[in-house]
Amino acid sequence: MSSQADIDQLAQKFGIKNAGLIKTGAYIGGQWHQFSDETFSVEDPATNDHLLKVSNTPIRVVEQAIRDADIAFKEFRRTTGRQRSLLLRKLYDLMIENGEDLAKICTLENGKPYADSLGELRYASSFFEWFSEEAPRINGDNIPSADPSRRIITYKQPIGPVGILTPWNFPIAMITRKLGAAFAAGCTAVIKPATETPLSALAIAVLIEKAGFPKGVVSIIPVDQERTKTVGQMFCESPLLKKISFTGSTGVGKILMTQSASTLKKLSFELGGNAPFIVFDDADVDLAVQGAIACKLRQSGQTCVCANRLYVQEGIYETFAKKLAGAVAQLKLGHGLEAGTTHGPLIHQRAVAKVRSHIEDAVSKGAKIIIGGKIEKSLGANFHQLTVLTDVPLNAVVTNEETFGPLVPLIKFSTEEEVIDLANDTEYGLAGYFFSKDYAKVFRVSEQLNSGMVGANTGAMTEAALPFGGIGWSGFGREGSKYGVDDYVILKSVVIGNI
Ligand SMILES: NC(=O)c1ccc[n+]([C@@H]2O[C@H](COP(=O)([O-])OP(=O)(O)OC[C@H]3O[C@@H](n4cnc5c(N)ncnc54)[C@H](O)[C@@H]3O)[C@@H](O)[C@H]2O)c1
Ligand SMILES: O=CCCC(=O)O
Repeated sequence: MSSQADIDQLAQKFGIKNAGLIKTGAYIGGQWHQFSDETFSVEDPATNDHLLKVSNTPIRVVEQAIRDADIAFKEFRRTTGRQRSLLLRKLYDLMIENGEDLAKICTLENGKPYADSLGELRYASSFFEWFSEEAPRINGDNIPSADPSRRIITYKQPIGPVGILTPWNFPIAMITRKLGAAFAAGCTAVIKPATETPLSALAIAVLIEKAGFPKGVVSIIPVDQERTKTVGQMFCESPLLKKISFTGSTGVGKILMTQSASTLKKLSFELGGNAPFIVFDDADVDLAVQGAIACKLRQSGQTCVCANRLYVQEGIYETFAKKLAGAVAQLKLGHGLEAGTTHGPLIHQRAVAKVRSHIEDAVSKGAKIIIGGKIEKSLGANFHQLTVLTDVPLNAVVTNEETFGPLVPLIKFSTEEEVIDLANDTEYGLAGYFFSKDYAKVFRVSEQLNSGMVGANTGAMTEAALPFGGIGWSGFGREGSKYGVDDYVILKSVVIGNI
């Protein structure tokens, strides 16, 4: 594991003022644990430089963290919503206070531009603020019975200790969106962050400790790729954890669902997508171009709600393609901490390879590259140029497989009916987008798109108030919003008879 001197050096090099936020051990039962004989390396995806060595939490310690969550739950479930609200509010304030440092840590291990990391930090913090407001308002009902001598009342009680598995693309927000709701409900949690981005997660643990959360209420256990599989299985099969919340790929979601069968665990999954983005002839083209960039190229295309396939109506196709390529030409690839960078690297070589394969497949079937198309070797192996393809045929792989990278494939369509069929021709259903100035069409199309979320005349939907989640192979459960807590409570009915 890295020494304090390594940590201080890193903080100094990148201007991180509060070096105390940088931790390389596991946070379990309210204490920091270092495992110096078992570590893994965290790297800057822009340079592939080694940043720090982080403890690869041993399995026996993960078991301890689960037991701690179970023990802590017995007390934490008895706290009032108002008490939990105050803790969450304090945590929100600490996140904002340490925002610049947290954003730098995020950029270093994830690669996204610093401005995007600051945006993520504000977004991530907003879940603690939101759920601090929800916590005191988790109440059941008083339901009139058909029998006048009876009363039916319901309680919303915390489901129990929760296992949380988060991805690398939003290393702060994917934790806070789950943890905020879990805390508000009165649940305890064990969190396994993505191997690529444990430092952001551990920095949140520092603030959880500072905010005064009771010991054992949350544990954060970094593990390497290999141990990730074991921990995923342990979470699913543990009789002590009562729920799993996972954000990541559909493939892993299916594995976790199978593994959870033995414990019939409650699951919330936010998985892959294949979002359609439709531009109708009557759209405001400039707005649609802005929306496409905000949506498809957000974090170089590595966002679960990114558009994957862009359908542009024939009357506007050439104009849209030209304007989009012009706008993309203004964007700047670079290291996330460099001034002026609008887009950073991809997370790893597998991600680059997927973008390459989607481009090569589409081009071999007749698509044309109008901008980009190559790996930007001058910047490093993980940088792929922002790429726009025209004349993408309907049999291109990109039309039914998520790229998760900076590839914008433009597909031509003729009629509303045709494009709705194309858009819905997928097992996935996380997000869908379209642009039109016709408000009758806005209602018609938003009601017909098969997805959990629809953006009409906008490419950026997300905020704490939005019920976030998908259908089909994109998962189930809703995060954020007034519904977010529902995934962390059980609804108990009590019937009082003979009144
Ligand atoms: N929904 C999202 O926000 C999101 C985020 C990241 C990745 N992805 C999806 O993943 C694909 C590529 O990313 P990747 O290569 O990192 O994907 P991946 O499926 O290998 O990993 C996704 C996440 O799952 C975790 N994971 C992997 N195997 C696991 C297991 N057996 N048990 C428990 N957790 C496990 C990883 O730690 C990682 O955080 C993308 O194409 C995209 O579809 C989605
Ligand atoms: O990638 C997943 C989360 C994206 C978002 O919340 O906007």
